[in-house]
Amino acid sequence: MQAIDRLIAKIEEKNSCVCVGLDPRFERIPEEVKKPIKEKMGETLEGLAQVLINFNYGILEAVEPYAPVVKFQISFYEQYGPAGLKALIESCKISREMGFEIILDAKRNDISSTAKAYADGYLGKVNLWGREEFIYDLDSMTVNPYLGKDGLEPFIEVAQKYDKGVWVLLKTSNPSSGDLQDLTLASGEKVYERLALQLQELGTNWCGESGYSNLGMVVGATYPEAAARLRKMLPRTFFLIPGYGAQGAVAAELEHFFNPDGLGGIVNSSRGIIFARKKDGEDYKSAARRAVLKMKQKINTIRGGRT
Ligand SMILES: O=C(O)c1cc(=O)[nH]c(=O)n1[C@@H]1O[C@H](COP(=O)(O)O)[C@@H](O)[C@H]1O
Repeated sequence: MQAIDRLIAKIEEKNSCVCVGLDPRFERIPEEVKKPIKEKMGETLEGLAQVLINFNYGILEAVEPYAPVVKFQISFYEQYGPAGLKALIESCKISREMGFEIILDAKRNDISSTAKAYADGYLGKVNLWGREEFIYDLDSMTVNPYLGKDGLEPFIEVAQKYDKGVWVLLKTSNPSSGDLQDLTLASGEKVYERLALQLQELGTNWCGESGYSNLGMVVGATYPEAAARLRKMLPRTFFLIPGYGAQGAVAAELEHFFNPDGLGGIVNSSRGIIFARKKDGEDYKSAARRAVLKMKQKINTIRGGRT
């Protein structure tokens, strides 16, 4: 099954389009997770990596009923070198076993020959002494389009070969995303609008049975007006929508990100779920479960009237 159809099947199964961002910050991970590992492994890098795995496992168990998909931001792992990347790979493995769709948020790109190496490494297989093997077990990854089409094509080719997907940054959620992305071209279009059409062309012949393209695009929840325009321009494109919660976006602003079929987007929240505010006596897992359920319900009320 193609990546976009697998994602939609999971969304339908859980009646939820919430994506939980597993972006762990070591200093915010509760003592109850750290203590037993510190006692066993000491204050080592390997111990720290084990803390990330155990914390992620707790979150995954907590959110499993309500979230079809998880997203790992690679920086929170890569910063710890090989031990961190091992924790990422192990966390992906656990997510796979628990049935989540998995996005790697690596925002990679380069000139085409180097982009191919990234694509092989994350989405495809690498050559290990003559054997072709996967290193990561993912469903899709984020990529940066600002090197142009030849930088994107290797990701698309490798993703097509292995039934994976890509999410291309289109209109990002950060405060200064408009510095470049909102500039008006001589044609009267904004940069992100022109990019949207170029990406749509790249993704048209790559649709699943659902009719949605495996080339998704990232549109920040913090820019609902841009999303309303983009939604009309790109009816067959799924949006990955970050910016909910910690960055200030709320469910009521997300209405125009979705199509009338109630599909067309997954909404990510990282800090808002994994570090959800705890009620008295509550542990981090129940706080995360409460937060994800609330987010699911709020978003369902605005996408095609689902609850
Ligand atoms: O590609 C992304 O996921 C992404 C794009 C974007 O425009 N804005 C954005 O916040 N993100 C990612 O989405 C997550 C947002 O995290 P929270 O603000 O904690 O919910 C982080 O992993 C960001 O790197």
